[in-house]
Formats: sequence, C-alpha cells, structure tokens
Amino acid sequence: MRVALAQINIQFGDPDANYAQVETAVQKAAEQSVDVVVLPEMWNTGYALKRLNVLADDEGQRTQKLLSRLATEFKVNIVGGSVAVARDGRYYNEMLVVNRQGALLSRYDKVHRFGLMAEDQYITAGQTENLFPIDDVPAMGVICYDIRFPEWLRKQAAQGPKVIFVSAEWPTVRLPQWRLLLQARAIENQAFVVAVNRVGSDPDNDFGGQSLVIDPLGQIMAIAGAHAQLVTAKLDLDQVEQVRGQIPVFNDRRPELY
Ligand SMILES: NC(=O)CCC(=O)C(=O)O
Repeated sequence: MRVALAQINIQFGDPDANYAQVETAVQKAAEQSVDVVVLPEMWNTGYALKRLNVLADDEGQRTQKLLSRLATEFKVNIVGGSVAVARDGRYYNEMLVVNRQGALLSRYDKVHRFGLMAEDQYITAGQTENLFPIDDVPAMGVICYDIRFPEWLRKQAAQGPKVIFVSAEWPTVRLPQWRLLLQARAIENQAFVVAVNRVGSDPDNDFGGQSLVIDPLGQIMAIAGAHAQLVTAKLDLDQVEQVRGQIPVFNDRRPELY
C-alpha cells in the first residue's frame, strides 16, 4: 500500500481556500500513483471554532462531494482528515473516508475533545468506532487528541486493522509527545501508523508538521519537515503478520483482569 500524507497549511476560517488547496494536494498525490491520500484535522476551517455557525460544512455535503469526485477522478482512496461539520444544530470534528469509486466508507466524529483548544465548548463528541477497509486491507482512523487514549485505539486494534490513520492539528510545542505517542501506538498495536499534521499558524498556535509514517515495530519510516509538503511511503503489509506472529500480544492479553 502506497500512502501520501498531505501536510498542508490550513487557512484559518477560509473554507474556499482550503477546499481549493486540498483539491491540488490530492491531484499531486495521485500523480505519484499512491493508493491512499491522507489529510489533516479540521482542514476546511482550522480551529475557527467561534465561527462554526457560518463556516462548518452542512452535513458534510460539500466535503463528501469534493472527496468523492477526486477519488473517482484520480482512482485513489482518501482518508479525508477531518472537517468541521454542522448537523442538527450541533458541530462535529468529523473524518470522512472514501474509496476509489467515490463511495463513502466511513464517517467518524472525534471522540475525545481537546479542552486546551476549546473543543469541549463548541464540538459534540462522537460515540462510535472507525474501522474500514482500504482496498480490502483492514484499517482504522482516529483524530489528534484521540491518540492519548490507548484504550480507545486498542479496543479497535483488537479487531484486526493493519493500518492506523491519524489526522491532526498538533501544536509545535508538544511535537516531542506527538512522535512518542504515535510510536507507542504502533508498537503496542503492531500496526502501521500513518499520521498527518498541519503546518502554519492560527491566532493561538503554531503547527510544525512532522507528519509521520511508522512501522509495526515503532520505527519511523518517513517524517515531514515544518513546511507544506507531500510525504509518501510504501507499507509492506506482510510485516504486520510477521510482527504479530513473533510476539502475539493480542492472543496474550488478559482482558478478564483489566
Ligand atoms: N487538535 C488536537 O486534538 C490537539 C491535541 C494536542 O495538541 C495534544 O497535545 O494532545
């Protein structure tokens, strides 16, 4: 599986600019014959939470339409990061995943809201898991702060995904934690981690990129710099079976004790 991580500079509170740059990023990634393009968190609006009433995508329709069109046109799967979505008078931080045929594979609302960036004041938390196949490969997706909750990832990883996709807006000041948390999630779940962060700034934070691809042993296969760029990597999915075969942590669990 060849993946492309679209590390972009999200324009604060400017959906039109962001939909345009995502279109360009997906096209450029597709030119490199990748199987999956992965986008960062809240890429339509950034964390312009105070203006979600005018900025959020109504029911996610604009996002779904764009991602489906791009997926079909370029015959590529898209893990659509997350976007701010308005539904029934509430706002969600929502990941949409579409396959090469443009069909929607999953919708996931971020489960853990990050209070330090005021999400708890504006965003409604999700309740459901996010497991989906990418070209028949079992995969899962979480959003940013979710990675601090290993039990949430574990619950889903125990169902067999080989790749964990992560979309984020993770501030520069905590990037050392970002790397370590992601490496730990890869090691303990014996899965590839494909994690996309953004670059640039908003009124409250700087974002330093460092989008990562990590193998099931926790080794960093690719890491982006602090500027807008496309990172690609090839995942040898047989490695997941090898690592799980060597140290069968999923079989050795004692869930009756914890
Ligand atoms: N957007 C987020 O969820 C940020 C999470 C974060 O920065 C953290 O330290 O956790």
